[in-house]
Amino acid sequence: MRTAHRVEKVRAAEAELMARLPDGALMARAAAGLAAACADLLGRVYGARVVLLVGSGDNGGDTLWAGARLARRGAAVHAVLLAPDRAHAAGLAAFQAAGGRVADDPFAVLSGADLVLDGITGIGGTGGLRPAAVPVARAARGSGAVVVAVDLPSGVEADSGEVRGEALRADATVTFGTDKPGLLIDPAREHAGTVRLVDIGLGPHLPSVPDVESLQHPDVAVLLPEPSGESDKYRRGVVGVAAGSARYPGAAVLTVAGALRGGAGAVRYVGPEGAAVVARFPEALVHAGPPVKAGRVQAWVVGPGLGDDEDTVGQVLASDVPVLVDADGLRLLDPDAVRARTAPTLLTPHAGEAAALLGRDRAEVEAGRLDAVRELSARYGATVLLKGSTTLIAAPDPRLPVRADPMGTPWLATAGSGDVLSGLAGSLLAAGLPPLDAASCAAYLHGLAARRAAAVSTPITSYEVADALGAAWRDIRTPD
Ligand SMILES: NC(=O)C1=CN([C@@H]2O[C@H](COP(=O)(O)OP(=O)(O)OC[C@H]3O[C@@H](n4cnc5c(N)ncnc54)[C@H](OP(=O)(O)O)[C@@H]3O)[C@@H](O)[C@H]2O)[C@@H](O)CC1
Ligand SMILES: [K+]
Repeated sequence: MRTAHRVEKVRAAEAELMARLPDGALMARAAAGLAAACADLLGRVYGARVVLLVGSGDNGGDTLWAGARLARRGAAVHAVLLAPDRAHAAGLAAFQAAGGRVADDPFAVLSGADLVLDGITGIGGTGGLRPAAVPVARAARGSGAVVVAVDLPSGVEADSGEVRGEALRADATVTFGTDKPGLLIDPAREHAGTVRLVDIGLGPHLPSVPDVESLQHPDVAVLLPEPSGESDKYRRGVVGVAAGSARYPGAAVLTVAGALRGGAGAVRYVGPEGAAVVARFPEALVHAGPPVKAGRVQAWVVGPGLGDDEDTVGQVLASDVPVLVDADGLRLLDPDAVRARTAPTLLTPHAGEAAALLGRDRAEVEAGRLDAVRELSARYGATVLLKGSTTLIAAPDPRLPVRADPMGTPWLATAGSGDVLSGLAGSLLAAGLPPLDAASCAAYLHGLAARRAAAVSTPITSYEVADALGAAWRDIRTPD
């Protein structure tokens, strides 16, 4: 599990820890970890050309101390001081004493660099890069050097992952003590490259429940349901799928395709497209009547391609089993009926649907996705999976961390991919997973399946994603 804490919590933990340590000890730990990571990336430190971009705060301090270590190991290190009068004094003195030099012309040193360290801003920065830093950050990117962000790529918002102006793009980020939410959430995540965490002893002083977390393979492996010797199809759960219409028959097929690969023992399709479903999936149970007459299920998926069938949404929401609402279902749902439910509800909007549910602009939701997913889940008393370049999942209990899915790929932006995800997540609900786990495991498997499909051929279709789900399960169960 990767876990991330907001800046205020990092600062509180830092203050507690600093009170027990000699002055400068924490920065020394950070700089040592940073220099070691740089040495790894360089392979050979002696003779390497390293450029430090140094801002006015402690982020610049870490960078200067790490630069001093690299200079002592024989690297030629130049520092570009973006605020020369305010550069970290002790760090600058140590850097110069180790043989590091302050650059007169940033562009000249950058053009020959092997490695650039971005220490312009860390957790104290806000509002994108300031104008003086923009051409320097661009030159670093264009230099061909490996660019390493110190703690965070400068210019991104640590707490939300927003990028409000220009931000530096790094190949790797070396972060201290804990991940920051922005390192797990796009667009900031994309600027960070590969993230390496340096332990500086902050762990025991941080709250045990993080603000944001990301599942990794072993976490998903533990959560996924495993059939046992005593399982039969009913014990493994039956998922009901109320999806598709004469206008959108494919949505019925794709939702069932996802549901069949989600761990439930059986899939019961309810709606007008039973013939199309059985033609593709003879193993599906089908029922042409309304959901209330369909027989017992352990969870429902309602909405993909449903058209204007409000009645079906109302019947499903009135049931006493977990319900996933997607697509047209989100447009047709009665908010009071969702809030009145006693069994869990999982809503799976994209940004446009989330905006409609919140009564906000789509752009507003896209700019502040972490806020939007929390707000939606609180307002509806439901677990919410907000789809996007980083899919976010929030439970209605605000004490639980928001999960950021690490597996998404741009190839998933294709018609019908949401239908497959809904079926998959609904099936995991029917198999007994709590909604937060069902949603985050589904997003993870869906992303992994898309990556597998894309490794065979691109562009990928939603049907291919559904087909690759079995292999994705196997990857998770048998790590190499
Ligand atoms: N906390 C910890 O546990 C540990 C923290 N450590 C390290 O300290 C870092 C935090 O240091 P920090 O607090 O000094 O802030 P930091 O990020 O260097 O920058 C703030 C300065 O930048 C300025 N500024 C603001 N926005 C800007 C912008 N857009 N573009 C340009 N400038 C901008 C603003 O100055 P202003 O000009 O607004 O007066 C402000 O003074 C942290 O990320 C980590 O690296 C480690 O050493 C060990 C443990
Ligand atoms: K930085």
